[in-house]
Amino acid sequence: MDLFNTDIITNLLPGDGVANYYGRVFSRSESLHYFDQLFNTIDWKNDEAIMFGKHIITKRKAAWYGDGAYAYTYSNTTKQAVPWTKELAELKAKVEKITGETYNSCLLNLYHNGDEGMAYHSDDEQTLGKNSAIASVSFGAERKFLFKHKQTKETVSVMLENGSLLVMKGATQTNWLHRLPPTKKVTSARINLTFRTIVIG
Ligand SMILES: O=C(O)CCC(=O)C(=O)O
Ligand SMILES: [Fe+2]
Repeated sequence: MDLFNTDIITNLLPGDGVANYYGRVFSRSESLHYFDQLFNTIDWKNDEAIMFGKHIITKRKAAWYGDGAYAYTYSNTTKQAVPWTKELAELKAKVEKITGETYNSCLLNLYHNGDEGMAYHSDDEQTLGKNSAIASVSFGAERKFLFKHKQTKETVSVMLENGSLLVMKGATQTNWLHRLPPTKKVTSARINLTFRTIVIG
């Protein structure tokens, strides 16, 4: 396994958190392989949420995997984690090795095209270990990812490349929001994986 790019990791944020962008840590052929495998083997479901009292079903699909039968609640819906697939276990091991952190769960999102995105939020739920690292891996279409500081409203933008790794840690979720804006420019699919640490009890 080749740990390229480790010498040029940069914190994208000017302060109040750490968002390390490692660039492409998977080769083009590895990325293609994982995209296909995940697309075909993950138990993708349209996400459901309650917003403004309305029951919403998102176009984007999601899935949640983990070490145990963790229950995870966000946007008023609760998900039960299912055991790692072969590819997810491989990806988790690789990401743990590169980042020097451990993770016990993974939220996956499938965006069929640029019409689908994710609104500004921070991943600061109680069930996530405070200031624990979140490792975000992207396969497929390259998409823009934006941070916005909660107080100053400063924004920081990064293109998440096919096969890339972004790690958010420290005070990032406390001080910054992030989103995946919809775009007319992207007509193909993207899969994003966020490896997380859920604390129990
Ligand atoms: O698709 C992405 O890059 C972001 C996903 C995200 O922010 C999340 O799942 O919490
Ligand atoms: Fe997020």
